[in-house]
Amino acid sequence: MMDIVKVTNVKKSYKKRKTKELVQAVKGINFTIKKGEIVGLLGPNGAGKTTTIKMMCGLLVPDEGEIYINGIDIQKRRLEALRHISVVLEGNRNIYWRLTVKENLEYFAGNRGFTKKQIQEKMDHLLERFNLKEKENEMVNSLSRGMQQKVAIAIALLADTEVIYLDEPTLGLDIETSYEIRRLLKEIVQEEQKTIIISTHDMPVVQEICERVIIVNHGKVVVDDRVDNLLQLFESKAYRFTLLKPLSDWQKEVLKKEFIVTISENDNNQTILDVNITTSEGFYKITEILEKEQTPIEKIDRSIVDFEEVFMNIVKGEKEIDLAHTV
Ligand SMILES: Nc1ncnc2c1ncn2[C@@H]1O[C@H](COP(=O)(O)OP(=O)(O)OP(=O)(O)O)[C@@H](O)[C@H]1O
Repeated sequence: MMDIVKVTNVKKSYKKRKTKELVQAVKGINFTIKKGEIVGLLGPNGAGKTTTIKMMCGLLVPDEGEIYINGIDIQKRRLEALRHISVVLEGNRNIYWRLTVKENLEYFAGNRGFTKKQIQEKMDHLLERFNLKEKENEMVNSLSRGMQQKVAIAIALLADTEVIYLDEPTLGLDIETSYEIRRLLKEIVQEEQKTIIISTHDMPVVQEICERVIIVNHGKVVVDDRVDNLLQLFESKAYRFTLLKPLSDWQKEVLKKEFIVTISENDNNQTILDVNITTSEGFYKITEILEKEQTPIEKIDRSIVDFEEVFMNIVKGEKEIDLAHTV
């Protein structure tokens, strides 16, 4: 299948206003996205995601490297390339607050050159599907954040671009609305051949929706792999220690410093230590910490991991993990 997005050796530095010092935000990023894929672009704060996305949307010019959307060089043929991508920004900054839901949809679809009849048909369908029919004549600024988010996504769908970029689509939403957005996104991916790129810190969304993740840290891609592969890889490294004595404060402190751990208690008053061990030395280190205070180990099992833990481990222990097969 064709690469609908291609980012090649892209670099970008900012000049600090006061000191004029150069900050290298993106240090040579490479990835490709195929048509119809749903990809998470993730990374801790300051990793370089926003800078990358801004370059993909033509809002910033890279210092080096190339970006192609649907085979079109975004720097050479900017407007043509941008016709293939819709952007749903966090906080719904790209919808008009003083227009009604319907007016917003009509305005943006009109911008794309659709006829009135085409717009009407698609709009009715989308309003129905997004449960927004009753709100069609309400001003966007009177709607809840979740509804505004739905309007923004509906606009992107109405524009009918091949690529849709969603920035933090579930940020600040209650559980129910967040669930509804997730369901809608899943439906869209299944029913329409859209390519969706999501940047988010909401890891359950990633686990549920994304097929693949590109994780950026310190301005570089550190992982580019399928979500199920990563879960499997980390599952083979996740251990559950059942202990017959509570951990001391010292043990807790050292464990938390060196590993990503969860400490809990089971029904038999035993201490449960869930830990991700990514190197063989890690295993010895844990047993050493337990032995130092004579903490008896009842048993050691494998435990189930979720994507949140996978992400934390990658970002925290980037250098320790054997990423040979991922990047
Ligand atoms: N306009 C700017 N001027 C100077 N430095 C900037 C500017 N924008 C971003 N940076 C710096 O570039 C680096 C990458 O920032 P970027 O916003 O791309 O990260 P991010 O991964 O999107 O983070 P977040 O998840 O917090 O949005 C950071 O060190 C940031 O401080």
